Amino acid sequence: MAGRKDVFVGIIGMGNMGRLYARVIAAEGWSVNACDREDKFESLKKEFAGIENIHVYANGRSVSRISDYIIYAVEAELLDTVVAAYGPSTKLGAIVGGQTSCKTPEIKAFEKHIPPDVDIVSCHSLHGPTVDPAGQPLVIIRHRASDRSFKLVEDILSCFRSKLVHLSAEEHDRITADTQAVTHAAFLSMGTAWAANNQFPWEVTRWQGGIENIKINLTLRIYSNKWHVYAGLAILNPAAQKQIRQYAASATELFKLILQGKKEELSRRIRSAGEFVFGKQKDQELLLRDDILDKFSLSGVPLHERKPNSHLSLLAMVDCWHKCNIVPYDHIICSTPLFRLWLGATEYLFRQPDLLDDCIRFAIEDETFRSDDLEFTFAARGWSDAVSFGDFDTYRKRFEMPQEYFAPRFADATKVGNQMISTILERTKDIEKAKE
Ligand SMILES: NC(=O)C1=CN([C@@H]2O[C@H](COP(=O)(O)OP(=O)(O)OC[C@H]3O[C@@H](n4cnc5c(N)ncnc54)[C@H](OP(=O)(O)O)[C@@H]3O)[C@@H](O)[C@H]2O)C=CC1
Ligand SMILES: O=C(O)C(=O)Cc1ccc(O)cc1
Repeated sequence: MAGRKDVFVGIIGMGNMGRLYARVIAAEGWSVNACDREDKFESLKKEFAGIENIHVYANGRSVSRISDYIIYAVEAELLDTVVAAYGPSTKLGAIVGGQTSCKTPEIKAFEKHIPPDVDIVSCHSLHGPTVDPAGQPLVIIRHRASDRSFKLVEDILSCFRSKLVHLSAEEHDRITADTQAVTHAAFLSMGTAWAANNQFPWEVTRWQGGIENIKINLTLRIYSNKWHVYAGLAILNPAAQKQIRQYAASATELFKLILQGKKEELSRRIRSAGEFVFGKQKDQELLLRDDILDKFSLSGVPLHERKPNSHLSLLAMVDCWHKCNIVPYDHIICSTPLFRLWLGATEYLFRQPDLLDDCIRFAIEDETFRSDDLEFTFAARGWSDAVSFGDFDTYRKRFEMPQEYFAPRFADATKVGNQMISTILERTKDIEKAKE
């Protein structure tokens, strides 16, 4: 009987995710055939020399000819071109899949370029390359596959010990537009605004402690990743554009109410959004508490020294969910750690009435945050435009400026961010267990 070593898993694209996949799959005893661009052949060969079960090839054609399950882990923007180049060489009867974050164009590329005798089972790990995959959601899309092929893919992917979530490509894209894309828009906008104001937020007393830790660490985490990851999942997913546009509209409209001093209207709008999103959570424990949040400080300021904040980014998020008819709790099963942490931050504000009262009062009566909120509103609209224009190069330029600005703090933020992510995983597990 054929053993794991006789099953060849091809990885095309040995970047951050491809490497994670190659290492974990090979460590479980499957044989991995890997490649990146041809010009990286020699260096990749050297890097993986002597690593058991990983064989490096010059290009995707060679990998496709000899592999039983081929995973494309390349930039979403390039996927169609790469599949067009190597897909026709896929081994007879093999299976292909991809790791890109938006599945409709990926499946379209496979249907266009892959021979009809090849099955299609795609996947998407809902976490970044530095996160432990155990317990995180891993979406599997059975697009066109025999039972045997599907079972083989499930067997191979079970090595991540992730939570397998079975969805169609359309379901996947609808959910990730609601969760990932709009969450990233919020963090990207915060980073752009801080950089535009020339502020390292952890050094400014206005932003210290509590949920500020979530905002700051996760913003840095996103900017430490590659721009194309966020560009791909926002630009290529048409549903994402609508949510991101609404996020910018929510930020703008709420900011106008603040400027006009319309406290009643602001309060009514925010509270009805809060009721829509959190109304059914009244008996549930909060995802994040002060003792948990305080473990993750980049600034170290204690709770009693904190100042209130207008929290426009959080108010706009909940307003946006309300306007788009999204109940974020419905998507927990298919969510990234960043989304769960962001939901935890909104919940922390909206489900503690004194905090929300303070926030609304402070937004209207105190001008401390006005110029920050102005920059934030500009930034949110700028990101929405960049996504709507669909231009990858503009997106890249917008991304690279704050990236450069924050780069010196990426190492610290990654460390703290990883701890945050394991904490939120434990918290969601505890809360799920308590519900059983
Ligand atoms: N990073 C993340 O957090 C996550 C990313 N994803 C998705 O996974 C995919 C990979 O992401 P990630 O690993 O982060 O990105 P990387 O940029 O790190 O990796 C992509 C790799 O593919 C290479 N590549 C490009 N063209 C070819 C080709 N013709 N043949 C072989 N290799 C090629 C790239 O080379 P070069 O750099 O020279 O172009 C690069 O090394 C993306 O679609 C991304 O959206 C999914 C989940 C999480
Ligand atoms: O958790 C997040 O949102 C990240 O930033 C990492 C990430 C990026 C792209 C994906 O498709 C999945 C996860």
